[in-house]
Amino acid sequence: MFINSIVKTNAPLPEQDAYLRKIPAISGLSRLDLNCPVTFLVGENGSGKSTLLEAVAVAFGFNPEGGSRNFHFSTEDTHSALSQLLCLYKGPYRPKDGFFLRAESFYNAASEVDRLSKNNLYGSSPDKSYLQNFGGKSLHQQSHGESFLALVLNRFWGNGLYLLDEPEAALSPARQLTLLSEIHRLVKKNSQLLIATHSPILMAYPDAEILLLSDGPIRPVAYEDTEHYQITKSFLENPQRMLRILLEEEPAEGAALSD
Ligand SMILES: Nc1ncnc2c1ncn2[C@@H]1O[C@H](COP(=O)(O)OP(=O)(O)OP(=O)(O)O)[C@@H](O)[C@H]1O
Repeated sequence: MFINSIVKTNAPLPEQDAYLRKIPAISGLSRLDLNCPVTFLVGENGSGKSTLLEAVAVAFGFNPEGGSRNFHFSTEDTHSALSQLLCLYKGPYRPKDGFFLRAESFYNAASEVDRLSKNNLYGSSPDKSYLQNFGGKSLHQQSHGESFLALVLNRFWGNGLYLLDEPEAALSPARQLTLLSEIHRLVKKNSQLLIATHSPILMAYPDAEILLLSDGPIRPVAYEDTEHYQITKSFLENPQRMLRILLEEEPAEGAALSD
């Protein structure tokens, strides 16, 4: 484990970040222990998952817009000052690899990959160029999902710390299953992953703790108790019933909602 605990100090927030006080999971945060190789951050839209993940990433030395720790590009300075309030309790070993992957600024990270490959900053041998780490072609020349997966398959080497913000965003259900096995590959190679997700497929990974951000302090939750699992399950078990309720149609005469 590269990060064992996340501790928030009581230092005041700058005025432009006053909104953080209104996010219960952030304002109620004092200490969060990471107990498993994989930790999922789950919760409703706006519950603070990205805010927390970004702050952990910045506190660990990643670029706020994503990338490895060698990425230093900046298109817009929008990250909060929460990272300055966080103290990360680290394990005895430093990661040999790492990546902060965020769906919302993936385009900019892909541009940075192009720039670095053209500048050849890391040197290249005749048979393995920098772009080879990303599937051999520009991430901009691949679809959103293809480029996401190319990154994970080719660039995530293991022994690393991987912070992923909604990695499922571009992935089909089949590719989410591929990502699940990639998560397992990385865990077997002594990696730690912190993943903000809405995917009931990803959060089923067994060697994981699911942390729920809701209206109080962040707390662990069982997989089957997540809304993601329950809503998806009840929808797929009987889509017609859910659709009748949602679309407010009168049930057909004689048909009970429970059928
Ligand atoms: N710069 C900002 N100024 C004001 N409010 C902000 C700012 N950035 C984020 N917020 C608010 O902070 C809250 C948490 O946002 P965050 O992106 O962390 O949520 P999230 O849990 O990742 O949501 P989602 O699941 O939709 O990605 C939201 O209500 C959002 O509107």
